[in-house]
Amino acid sequence: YSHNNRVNRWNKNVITYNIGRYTSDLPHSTVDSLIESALSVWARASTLTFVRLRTQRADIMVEFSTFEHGDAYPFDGSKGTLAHAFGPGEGIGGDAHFDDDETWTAGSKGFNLYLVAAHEFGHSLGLRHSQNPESLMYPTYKSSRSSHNLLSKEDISIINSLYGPKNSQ
Ligand SMILES: CC(C)C[C@H](CC(=O)NO)C(=O)N[C@H]1Cc2cn(c3ccccc23)CCCCCCNC1=O
Ligand SMILES: [Zn+2]
Ligand SMILES: [Zn+2]
Repeated sequence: YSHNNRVNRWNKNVITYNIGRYTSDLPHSTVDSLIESALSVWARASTLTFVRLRTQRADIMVEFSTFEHGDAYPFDGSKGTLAHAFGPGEGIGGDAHFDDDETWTAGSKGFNLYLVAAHEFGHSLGLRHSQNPESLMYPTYKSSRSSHNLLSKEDISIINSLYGPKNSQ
């Protein structure tokens, strides 16, 4: 669920992210590359670039946590809600939280972190849920999404409406 903010887009094209608490389901290096891949889904379809910070607070703080974790949206244990993210804005704006009571994987068992993160980062950039089951921003997890073209035409038109079409390189 994207907890909406007043602003609906970032007013810059270089967006920073920082991975705080990790899950113990996967090696840190695997989490790092799945998060980077999930962000590059949106980078490829927009004018946005993502820069990883390691020490300072970033626009998008990524963390794994369980139940009550410091915002008004406690997680619910295994299954149920898998993750949530906040729309663009200061502080908690843009942040993406993943329920560590899920089993996070890089493959088809448990819940695929790349697929879920790509959905959450859509919210971090200002997208809301879609009614189209083919869209990445559909509110229910689908393990069958093909990992090489995750975004529907609708997802792409919405990211373009927010940040302008991919500048022709
Ligand atoms: C899109 C996804 C990556 C993020 C969304 C949340 C979201 O929109 N974050 O931005 C999510 O977790 N959706 C639930 C929705 C949901 C499905 N069920 C639920 C049972 C209880 C509570 C929620 C659910 C039925 C049982 C299956 C439970 C496991 C899968 N869960 C889901 O698909
Ligand atoms: Zn969502
Ligand atoms: Zn949270």
